[in-house]
Amino acid sequence: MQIIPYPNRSEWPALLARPTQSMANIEKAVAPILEQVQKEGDAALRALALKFDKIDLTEIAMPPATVAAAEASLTEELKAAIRQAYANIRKFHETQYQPVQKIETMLGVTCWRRSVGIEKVGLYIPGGSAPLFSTVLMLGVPAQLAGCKEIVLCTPSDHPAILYAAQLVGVTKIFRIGGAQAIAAMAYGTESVPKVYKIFGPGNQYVTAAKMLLAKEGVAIDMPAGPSEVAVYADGSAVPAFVAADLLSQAEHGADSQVLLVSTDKKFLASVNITLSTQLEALPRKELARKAIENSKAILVEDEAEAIDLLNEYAAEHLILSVSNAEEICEKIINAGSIFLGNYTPESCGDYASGTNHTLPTNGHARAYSGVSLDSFVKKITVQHITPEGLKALGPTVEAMAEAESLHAHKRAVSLRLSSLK
Ligand SMILES: NC(=O)c1ccc[n+]([C@@H]2O[C@H](COP(=O)([O-])OP(=O)(O)OC[C@H]3O[C@@H](n4cnc5c(N)ncnc54)[C@H](O)[C@@H]3O)[C@@H](O)[C@H]2O)c1
Ligand SMILES: N[C@H](CO)Cc1c[nH]c[nH+]1
Ligand SMILES: [Zn+2]
Repeated sequence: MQIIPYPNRSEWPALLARPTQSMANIEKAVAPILEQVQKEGDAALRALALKFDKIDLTEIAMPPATVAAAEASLTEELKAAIRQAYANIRKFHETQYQPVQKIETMLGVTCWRRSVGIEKVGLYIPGGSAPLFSTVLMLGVPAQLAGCKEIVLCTPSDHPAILYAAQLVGVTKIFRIGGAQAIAAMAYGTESVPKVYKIFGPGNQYVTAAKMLLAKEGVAIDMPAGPSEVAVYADGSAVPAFVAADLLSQAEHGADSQVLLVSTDKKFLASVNITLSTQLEALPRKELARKAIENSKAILVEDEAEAIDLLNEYAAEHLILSVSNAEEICEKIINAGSIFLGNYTPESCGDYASGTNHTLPTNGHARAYSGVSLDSFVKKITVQHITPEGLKALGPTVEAMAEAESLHAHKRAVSLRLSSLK
């Protein structure tokens, strides 16, 4: 990994830019795919599956026999791991339920909010470079807890663990389609794929661009969750081999991933680089990780304050704080998707099974977006009830405001009722 010693702050934006292809180029490739699916429906899905995934789709829906056979083809060890992850993710997301809080803003005027699960949701499960069955749990558990009635899942993979996890979380329909075309199918609907009200899930740049383009058309999406990334801030108390392993864990997601190492300790950066090369060579799928590491940087900073500023500017999807005062630094981080504290909290645990959600904003979007949570799957409907006494107290305020806005029918809706109470 290239070591950048003490860059000036003016160099940070270029240094911290992600190695993504220009959005304009990706959008140019994705826009015709969206149009084709909207116009030709299932026929487009078949043609695009053949073109991009080399799959000859006779059935767009996953055959029920394939789904039913999934459980039997997995080892007991893997099924137990998936069930443990499911339980932990469920436990963490259950804490996100918010009790209804009724508040009397004035005597006789009561307001509250109801949380209602979004009726029809679409989950995208990546399957290009790896079958991410863990993502089924990350999206399916909060959808299940929210009470979503129709849970549609699209993936280019027919890996049995995806199908097993889908059954655990109560997915209602599974389709063997991937990429931008899967996102378009869930947004517009086709003969086979139902149109949903909100689309969730991570994916490569084509998937993310499709979600972003459709969001401009008014389709609800969770967030831009593109190529994975991790930033590690480490001091002399960190273990170089652990840090190198964490960096490689996100680099192996794809050539367009990026990892970042930040430290005030020059010797530490050099030690990480040595063990990183050895660990990289030992990886079975080293080519993707090697490309990502080529796009990555180890940055030497002056002091802790500069490290914190740089990390906040980068707004990493994942941030590992391998420093002796990790909790103290954590409080100073204002931009990150998910934070991992200390030497024994590998980011992989959050990817799979600790309980937090791994669907997180990438490419700097952590400045404004949160990761997926129970909230992402519910709408909040406000409710109010006003008693006659409440209307007597509140009515004059509303009448005065409506009059000043020249909205006389608004005023009359109050005045008529007030007169009836005299
Ligand atoms: N941010 C997050 O929360 C998060 C979580 C998990 C995974 N990820 C990321 O998800 C991504 C998964 O990517 P993936 O590629 O393995 O799987 P994917 O399922 O996202 O994409 C595969 C699809 O891309 C389409 N495609 C491939 N080449 C294309 C081309 N030239 N033009 C148009 N479409 C094309 C194909 O239809 C294929 O089905 C990785 O980058 C990973 O880092 C992110
Ligand atoms: N690191 C990914 C999120 O960026 C999630 C994942 C799934 N499987 C392994 N990792
Ligand atoms: Zn990962």
